[in-house]
Amino acid sequence: MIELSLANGFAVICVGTLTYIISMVFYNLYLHPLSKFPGPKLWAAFQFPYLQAMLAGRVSFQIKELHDLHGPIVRISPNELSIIDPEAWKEIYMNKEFIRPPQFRERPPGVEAHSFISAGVVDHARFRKAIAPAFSEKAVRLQEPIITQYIDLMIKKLREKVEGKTDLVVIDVVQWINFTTFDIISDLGWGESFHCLEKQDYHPWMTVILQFKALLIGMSINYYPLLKTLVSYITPASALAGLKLVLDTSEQNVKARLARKTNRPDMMSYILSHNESSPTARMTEDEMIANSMAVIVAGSETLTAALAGTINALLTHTKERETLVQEIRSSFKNEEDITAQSIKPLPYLTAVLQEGMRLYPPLPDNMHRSVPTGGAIIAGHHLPEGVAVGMPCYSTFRSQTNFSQPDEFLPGRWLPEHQEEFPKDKKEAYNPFSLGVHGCLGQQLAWAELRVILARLVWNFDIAIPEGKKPLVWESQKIFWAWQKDGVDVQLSLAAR
Ligand code: HEM
Repeated sequence: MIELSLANGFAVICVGTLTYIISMVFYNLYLHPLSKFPGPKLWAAFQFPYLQAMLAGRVSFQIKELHDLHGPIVRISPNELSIIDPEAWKEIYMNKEFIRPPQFRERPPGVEAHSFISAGVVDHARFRKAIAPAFSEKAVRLQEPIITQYIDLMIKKLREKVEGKTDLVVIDVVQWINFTTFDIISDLGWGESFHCLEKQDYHPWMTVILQFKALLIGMSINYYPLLKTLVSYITPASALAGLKLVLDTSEQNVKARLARKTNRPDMMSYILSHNESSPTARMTEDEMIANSMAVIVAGSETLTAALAGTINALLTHTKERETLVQEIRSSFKNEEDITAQSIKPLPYLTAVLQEGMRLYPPLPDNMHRSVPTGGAIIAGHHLPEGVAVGMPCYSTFRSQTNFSQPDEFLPGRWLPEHQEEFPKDKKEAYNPFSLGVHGCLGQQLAWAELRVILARLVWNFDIAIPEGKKPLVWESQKIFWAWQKDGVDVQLSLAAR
């Protein structure tokens, strides 16, 4: 009798679940407000194909294939569209009401304070007001001695590796740039660097925080509330040890910096001065910790990807490399003359970096946003509130509809004298820093570092693919929010003058 009712109960659950799944699939495919948009049926019916592609590190590439097949708007999950129409940049990202969908703005377990990533409209605006002055053009000019100190150290250490050596010297440029960008941003953020260049090693904080795949697994689970509850119950404390280290280190660094009474032009000085002048909009200590972590990750990994991707392209593009070398080495008398200001007007250097970030955008994936209350018109379509939209830099910058010869490394496209050779180029499609209220806060700093690091490397060294090694195909690497960066080996020798 009991067995029978258990069996009945099980059957009811199975039938109920099946009915729910069938109705959900039917609704998603035929009744959902996004059902008229093209895309693979499986992706439209279920969330898991998108998440599966994301966790396999291939979602940016798959979405590019979908855009090639279906056009500028593709449905990539039941509730989300991917858009590569340049018009959508302004429509989505210039509207401050478009914030990240809830699944993409979770705080780490145990963190109450919000950061740029997790905040709602009001807190986000307060954070921007407190931190934006720390990365303005004026601030970056004041910060230049701090930045230069680390670039000097990088060059010194690399020269020590090469000078007087008869053997060929090969370095992993990803590592060296990572050491430099992390040292710079940790000093500018916390007033204390990670000392990676001195130790020629990663700081434990970095090794934990760079596990973006783990972050994406956490985000994926957010789509399944039951699973999320279960995971939070069964996750042992030991699994969160890395996260604890990150949070503790961040807290200690913020507290140590606050205890040091100094007016050096780092981020904390600007936040403290904001707190003094706008006490009602002040940033709390916990918010400083959460936001400084976001700034340090955003201000290091992106730069490393942009520079390593560009250098990797230069290794296989001799003509472009030689043009760059010629521009850098003929524009200055001494290395000390290379500064963020003096180097700004060099057109080819900027064009090379722009082209590097077009082919290998540091944030290649869709930048997800929720359509706000009342809905919105995006790329000519009225979309209801609550659906998600996003532009993927990788697909947008590589699309035939937006760029001529989109897969070729051709820095000339960014120079006015070569415009007519690239008739299909829509420069308004290109926003590697995004734009608007959620656009990159560190653009001035980014351009200063990108230009000076690349120029000083080119000034000091000749670079080549190591003998006997095949060049890295950048796109063979996986993407977990950022490029996985397996390493770019470069043969280094002192610049032949
Ligand atoms: C080549 C270098 C860089 C690129 C390509 C880049 C790109 C971007 C992009 C595309 C976004 C928007 C992300 C989104 O909406 O999901 C962003 C946001 C952000 N970036 Fe950058 N970034 C770079 C360097 C930096 C640097 C050096 C800093 C250091 C201050 C920085 C700080 C930030 C912050 C704090 C945000 C969040 C802004 C907000 O949500 O209001 N970035 N960046």
